[in-house]
Amino acid sequence: MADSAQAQKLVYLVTGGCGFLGEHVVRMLLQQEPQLRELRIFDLHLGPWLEELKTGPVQVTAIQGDVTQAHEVAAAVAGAHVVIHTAGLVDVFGKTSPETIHEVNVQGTRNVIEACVQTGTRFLVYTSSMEVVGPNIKGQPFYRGNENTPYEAVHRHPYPCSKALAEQLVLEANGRKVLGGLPLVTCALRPTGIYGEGHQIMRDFYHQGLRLGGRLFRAIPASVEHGRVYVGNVAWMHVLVARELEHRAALMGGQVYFCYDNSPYKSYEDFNMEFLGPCGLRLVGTRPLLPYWLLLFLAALNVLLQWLLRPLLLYAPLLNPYTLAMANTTFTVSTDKARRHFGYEPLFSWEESRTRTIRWVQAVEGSAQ
Ligand SMILES: NC(=O)C1=CN([C@@H]2O[C@H](COP(=O)(O)OP(=O)(O)OC[C@H]3O[C@@H](n4cnc5c(N)ncnc54)[C@H](O)[C@@H]3O)[C@@H](O)[C@H]2O)C=CC1
Ligand SMILES: C[C@H](CCCC(C)(C)O)[C@H]1CC[C@H]2[C@@H]3[C@H](O)CC4=CC(=O)CC[C@]4(C)[C@H]3CC[C@]12C
Repeated sequence: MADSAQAQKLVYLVTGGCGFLGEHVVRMLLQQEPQLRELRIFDLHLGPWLEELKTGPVQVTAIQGDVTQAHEVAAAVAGAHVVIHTAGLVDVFGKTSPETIHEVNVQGTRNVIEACVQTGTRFLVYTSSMEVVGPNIKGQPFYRGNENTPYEAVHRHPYPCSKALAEQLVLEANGRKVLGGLPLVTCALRPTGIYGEGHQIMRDFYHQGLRLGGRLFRAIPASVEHGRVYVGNVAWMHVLVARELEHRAALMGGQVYFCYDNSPYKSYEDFNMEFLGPCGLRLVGTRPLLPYWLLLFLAALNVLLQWLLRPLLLYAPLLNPYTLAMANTTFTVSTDKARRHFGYEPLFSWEESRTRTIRWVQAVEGSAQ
């Protein structure tokens, strides 16, 4: 008893802890981090599920706050040993303005870094994205690449631009002296497209399929591979990095790691069918039903409609030139850097990740009826 009380000494802060990934990180920390004494969850919108966590042995502190407000961030960071910064605006559909995306993703990250420096927190884990690398605006393939694969990372869309700037800030902050004189140790994790329980876009595709009589229509050639990773494994990587940063600061500080697991390489649509198929949906066509030029035209039309309708309503369909380019460009990673640097092995096999995700989609189906 005394031993476990002594071992429980660490205070962690998870920003964006009520988001899709953030919730998995929070639950994973509570299950897998025996040294945890207090877990602070900082988010603009706090979820009701947090209540159930408050009865466990770890003190769970829910903080409703905004990363763009430096004083709120500093108050939440003060006294934390580790910050896992997952909060961000994930918008590739034009729902929010580029300025707001920049403010949350870049200024928010700057506030987190400054809060660490001012309050003496030494370890910062940042959730970056594969989008920091690509696909680029030229649509060049990145085929089974790793952290050192040369690639022309050129972006125009506000989301990848903001993630790239924020990642750069985090990596440059590695080694800065924090209050007390010790160096800040930072690193960035770059998930590919995350899937799993709570994935909003998967839910959207499922509902779209139901509306279309149980069918989805192939839009992207099956040969275009899109990297995907299970949310539980992404969360597990965050937990491991947070734990190991202190012991392997020289090796891990200032590094980037792709998040990967054993999920198969497939096209975006074929991959989704691994879950939606067992839930009764069918992907129609072995080839795209519409020619690419027509899809591009429809995507451009959606942009125009979004602009025209803006004064009346928010029109933000899944198809736009950016999402089309994303889905239509091969981008897959093959790396073992996380294993070499901090002993990462996926916690969930592909079969388990698939089963869990299917069960979740089925539960979504149940709750929709
Ligand atoms: N979903 C994906 O496929 C991928 C996501 N990522 C990154 O992972 C992180 C988490 O993404 P998701 O969980 O998918 O998104 P999400 O939208 O589900 O979660 C983001 C969380 O951040 C919170 N948040 C947003 N603005 C905030 C603000 N101003 N102050 C405080 N909290 C704020 C939201 O309330 C939400 O709970 C993001 O940084 C994203 O860029 C990276 C690669 C892939
Ligand atoms: C919504 C896209 C698929 C629509 C294709 C259509 C309209 C032809 O049916 C998604 C295709 C690729 C996705 C993105 C990708 O997985 C990488 C991402 C990383 C992030 O950091 C955030 C999410 C996302 C941008 C993800 C968003 C949805 C897609 C564009």
